[in-house]
Amino acid sequence: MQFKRKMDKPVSSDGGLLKSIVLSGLLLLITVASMSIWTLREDWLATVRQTQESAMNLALSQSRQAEDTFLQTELSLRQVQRDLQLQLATRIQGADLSNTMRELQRRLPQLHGLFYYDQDGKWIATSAQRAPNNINNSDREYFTFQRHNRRNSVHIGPVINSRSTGDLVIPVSLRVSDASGGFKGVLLATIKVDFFRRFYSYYELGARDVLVLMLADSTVLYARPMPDSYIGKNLSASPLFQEMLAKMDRGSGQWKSVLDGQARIFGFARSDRYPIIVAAGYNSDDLFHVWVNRRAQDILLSIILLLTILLLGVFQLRQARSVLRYQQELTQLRDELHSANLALNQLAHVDGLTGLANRREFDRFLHQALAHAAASGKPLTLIMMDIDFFKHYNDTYGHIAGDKCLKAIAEVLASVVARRSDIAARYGGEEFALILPDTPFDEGMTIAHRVVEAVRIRQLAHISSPKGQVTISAGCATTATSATLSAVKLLEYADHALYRAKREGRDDVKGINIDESQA
Ligand SMILES: Nc1nc2c(ncn2[C@@H]2O[C@H](COP(=O)(O)OP(=O)(O)OP(=O)(O)O)[C@@H](O)[C@H]2O)c(=O)[nH]1
Repeated sequence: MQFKRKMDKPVSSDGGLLKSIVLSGLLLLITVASMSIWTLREDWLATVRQTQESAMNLALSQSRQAEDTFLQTELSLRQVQRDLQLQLATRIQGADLSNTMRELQRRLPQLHGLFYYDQDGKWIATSAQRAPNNINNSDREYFTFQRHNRRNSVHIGPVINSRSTGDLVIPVSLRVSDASGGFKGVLLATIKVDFFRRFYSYYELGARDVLVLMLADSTVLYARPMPDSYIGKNLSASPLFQEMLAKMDRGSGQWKSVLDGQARIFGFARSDRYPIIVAAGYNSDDLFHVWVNRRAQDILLSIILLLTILLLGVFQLRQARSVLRYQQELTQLRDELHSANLALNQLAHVDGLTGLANRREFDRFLHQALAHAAASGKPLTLIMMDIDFFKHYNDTYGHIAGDKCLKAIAEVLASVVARRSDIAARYGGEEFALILPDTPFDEGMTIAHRVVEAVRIRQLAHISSPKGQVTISAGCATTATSATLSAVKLLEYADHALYRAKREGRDDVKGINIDESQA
């Protein structure tokens, strides 16, 4: 039985293969995860950009709306101012002025009232049905402002409580001067804060989104959806006033609102005409939650994709592990079979006790050597050897000692065989043989004598032998070059010579040169 090795080395790259599977799996995971994160991040940034744009547009439109509201109010004041300045030259007609004021108030829904206070703060005319008695408005901020403001410009003041109705109102005032520029009182229009409250409520903003109308000095006029306690707050610490408005009149950005500390995406716009600013802010957390809900499907798909890759990777790793284990088992099995094959081969050709060629190998080799000798015409010598009185040896020393003796003789034989073409074999029992191809008779005889002598020199004790030590006898036969000879015939010749050596005293060599004997 002969097994062929397909691979000489066992698989050594198991670790490398597993490592490369793990590495490529990790690489794939990282790539897919990075792409998903990058896509989501880009989407979020685009959402933030869009929100900033919406916030800015909302702030801009609200600043325009506020501008229109104040412009309409200013025009009303200017009309009354014109009438008043005509009357200053003659006599002020309070009742007429009040009628004009009522007419103007009727036309403008934002107006809470129109008033004229003389240089001492006394009520002279009003759009209200009745002027309250004993109220003086010279202590108001707008009054003081206009008293000292020689310019004919509209002044928008911080929110105040109306003394006539108790409403929250935004005062818009204009100075009244006589021909020489002397102070002749203040014209006042009050705008209802409720007007902005109602107007801002039309917009569908989130509960935490804000829309703030402010004076340029950062005082809050109205903040949706904050309670009224926020009106009048100073927001100068806000990044809007600290950084943004210093650089531009309109824009957007993200910061924490000074109003309530919430992070928002803001848009803002400053009016070109009036000292007012509008800021619209979308709550960052709310926006993020809305965005996450909208992107939930994409996020879920990305997670599923990552998990699938992970599972496939683990599955592939396990598959590779079991294939490698199977391959290792096969390699091990192959090696075991190879060893068994070698052992069987050994058993088939080698004698188990002495390690010399066995009888089967002897027969095969002898036939081969004879065929070679016949083909080449070169001589072939066969030496048959037998241990003398070996039965007695066994009887004296036992079979185990007998085996040891056989091994010792085999060693002697092996040491004598010098050429690779020669073979030493155990023919059977205590009989040995040497087959010496291309060896003429004389040379064969010399070798036979050398073997007999070598055994003698070993001086293996044998008290049952006449010589007191182990000796062997040998019979040497050399083929005839003139004719082909069978193995049996050659064996007979060698056996016969051995028999003669035994008969004539043992511890000796007898031989026959078949060429000569046939001549
Ligand atoms: N220990 C041992 N003895 C063996 C083995 N093979 C054969 N023998 C013994 O070798 C002995 C051969 O004896 P015989 O053929 O009578 O020859 P002999 O005693 O050597 O006498 P001569 O050959 O005439 O010198 C027998 O007693 C066998 O049992 C073996 O493998 N081991």
